[in-house]
Amino acid sequence: MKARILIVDDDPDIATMLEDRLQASDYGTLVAQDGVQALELIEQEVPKLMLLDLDMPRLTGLEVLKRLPKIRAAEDLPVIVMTAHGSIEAAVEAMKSGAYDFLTKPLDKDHLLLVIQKALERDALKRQVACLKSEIDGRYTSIIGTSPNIRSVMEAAQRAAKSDAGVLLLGESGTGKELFARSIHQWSPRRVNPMIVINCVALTETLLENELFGHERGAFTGADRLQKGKLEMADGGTVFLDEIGDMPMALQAKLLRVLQDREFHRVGGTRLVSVNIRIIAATNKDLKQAVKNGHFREDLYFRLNVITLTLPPLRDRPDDLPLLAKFFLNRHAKEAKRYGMMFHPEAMNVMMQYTWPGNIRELDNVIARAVILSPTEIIEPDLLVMDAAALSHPEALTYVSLPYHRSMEEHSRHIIDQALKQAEGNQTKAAERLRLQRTYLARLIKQQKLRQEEV
Ligand SMILES: Nc1ncnc2c1ncn2[C@@H]1O[C@H](COP(=O)(O)OP(=O)(O)OP(=O)(O)O)[C@@H](O)[C@H]1O
Repeated sequence: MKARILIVDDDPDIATMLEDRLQASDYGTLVAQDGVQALELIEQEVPKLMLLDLDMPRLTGLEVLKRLPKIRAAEDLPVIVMTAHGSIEAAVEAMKSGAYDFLTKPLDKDHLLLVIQKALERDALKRQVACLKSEIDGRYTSIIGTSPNIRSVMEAAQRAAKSDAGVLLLGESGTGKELFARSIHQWSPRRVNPMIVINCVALTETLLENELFGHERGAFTGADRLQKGKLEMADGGTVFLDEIGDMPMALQAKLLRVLQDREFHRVGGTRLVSVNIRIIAATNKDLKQAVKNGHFREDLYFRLNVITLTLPPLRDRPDDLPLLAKFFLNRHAKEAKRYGMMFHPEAMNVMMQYTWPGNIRELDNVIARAVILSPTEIIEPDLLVMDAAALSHPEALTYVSLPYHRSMEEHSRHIIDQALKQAEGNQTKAAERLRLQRTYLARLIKQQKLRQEEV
């Protein structure tokens, strides 16, 4: 059976005819003879859709429509109203009161089924969007961290969210710049409109221009219809320009004009398009230096960084590491449906010793992988695959008690890496330093490579 539909009509012949038609198309049906009965039925069980006659005794269709939002579970119930031929005004009134569509009597069977199908499809899409949105919002607004340096950035970001000023987010890769951009959007009055992300590094200059400004029909070969750009799509909302330091100079000039005038031309267009957008930009480059070197326009730099927020690297906020690690462990364990997972105390120790060059993204990935690979609920240190060269103290390898064999392998790799570095990559010289046969060293290196590939 498809969805259950509530038919509300005081004319028993019409109600029966509708019941037959809907049941023949595999819909479930409920029937109410007037508005009062309809509301009673909805209180008990909300149907998927309501076919509502407007002209009824006791409570008119219009009054039913107006009372629906008071029944919480029925707030979004799609309603198709039915009116007598010629009473278009009543239908318009009903649409204003939230009806999805209207049908005029006598009802056409095919049209009836089509309108119902469309209404149900739209309702399903609305639910899906709401569901995805809440998932994304939840994912992006949980900023974890209690250390003073992240707290102060968070407070500044919350203050910035209230204004429309440009925000420049600085910080190493993986420190949470995009997360902060999304959070600022969520905390701002613009949250009801979209936040659109544009990655300035991923595209060629022409593609990026097209992506930002869109194009008019016929702007270039293949442009067979008008295409809105991302700046236009974000109207009323926020544009997040990621990796702004990589934006080509020619586009920097065009972007500056948009920021000054809030207007632009689509590619190949003559009409001016106005937009109301807030810009948040991010980079892990030193923009000031880029300005000095002539790679970034100074005027654009000043426009963008009305408020600058610098995100600290993870190694500068070690107190947050256990919190973040547990947060990611819970998230990945939940996704993998593995409950009750925890870190072995030594695993936490190993994580505390590491300097996390890839910051929070790296921590997230390391934990995601460990959750998948861990044979038990306890995550052992040897499942945390990290770059030994980035342990805060290389000598830490002697006291972070990895399992014996893994520990020895790490020592061996570290020693060989060091010797190769000192010998500038020359294996013969490195072998001499290590007092090993060159062929034996070559074999060790090969074995290590193989083992790394296995991991
Ligand atoms: N404070 C935090 N709390 C929880 N998760 C975080 C935090 N900071 C970052 N993350 C998560 O770490 C990952 C990387 O963050 P994000 O993509 O925002 O970093 P980024 O600085 O924009 O990186 P890049 O410069 O490489 O684009 C994301 O999954 C993000 O949700």
